[in-house]
Amino acid sequence: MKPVVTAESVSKHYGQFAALRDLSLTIAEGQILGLIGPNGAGKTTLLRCLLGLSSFDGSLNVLGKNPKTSRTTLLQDVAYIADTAVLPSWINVAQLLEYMQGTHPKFDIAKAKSFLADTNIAANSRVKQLSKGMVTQLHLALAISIDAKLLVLDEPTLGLDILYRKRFYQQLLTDFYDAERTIIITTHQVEEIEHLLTHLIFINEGRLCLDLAMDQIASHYVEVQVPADQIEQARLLNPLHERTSLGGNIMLFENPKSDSLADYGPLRTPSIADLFVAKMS
Ligand SMILES: Nc1ncnc2c1ncn2[C@@H]1O[C@H](COP(=O)(O)OP(=O)(O)OP(=O)(O)O)[C@@H](O)[C@H]1O
Repeated sequence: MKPVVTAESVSKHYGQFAALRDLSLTIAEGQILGLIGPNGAGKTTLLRCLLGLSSFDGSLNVLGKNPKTSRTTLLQDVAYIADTAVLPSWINVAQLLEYMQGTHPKFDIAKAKSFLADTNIAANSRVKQLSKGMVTQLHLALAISIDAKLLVLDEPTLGLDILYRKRFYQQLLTDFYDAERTIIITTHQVEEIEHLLTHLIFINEGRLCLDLAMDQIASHYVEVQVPADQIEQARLLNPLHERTSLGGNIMLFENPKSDSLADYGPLRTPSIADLFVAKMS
């Protein structure tokens, strides 16, 4: 496992407020990591620290570099889509592609043009004439056309309709991802990325609260629908979370110790969305 990101006791304060608290994690080459957390959890703050765009306490190594001291060289190997539009409104698409070609040594203009050819974004359109979704597509075209080792996507599909969202993730896998690249994605629409993730991290109030490979979820968490007349009995097994549904409550267990859970009904692996709700509750 080749580490791409190593964070040790990373903290970030805005005045007295701690946006990140003592966060330690490792992200390896080839991972597609979902960084999930509620509003204000610290996701964007963490991404900004990784990219050298924000100061922090503790130690961070990204692609073998310290983002505090090697930001410029680090950013040559990283592509970033921020959650706020950062493209200048006056520029047109063709100028933007030429600008990228002139300034980024790893930008492939032919790839960007071929991606844009499949959209209705015209080369002579100015950024200010594009819809929110089109700006996001343009941003994606730029990001996946950089031969980056690490791609960081902060709420990349915000403002895109469902067809484009699905296409966005499809293109990410087919046009960008390979085992030597690493992708970090934050989104609130977790069900849309569940199928493509290899790893999952939850953060809340600046703290890490889950860090697992997707294929480990099944061995750590289990869900069972408990018939109404057995709910009190099942509660004795300390479910992490419980939600009502037709035909009995669905209980989610962390590291279940009892084999008797299967007596209540068929066991299943929770979705990321249900696991998230359980861990945040
Ligand atoms: N420049 C800043 N000055 C002061 N506080 C800030 C600043 N940037 C972020 N914060 C605070 O830090 C916390 C984490 O913010 P951050 O943007 O990292 O959250 P997030 O997890 O990305 O949230 P969201 O899902 O809403 O985008 C929030 O409470 C936010 O108000």
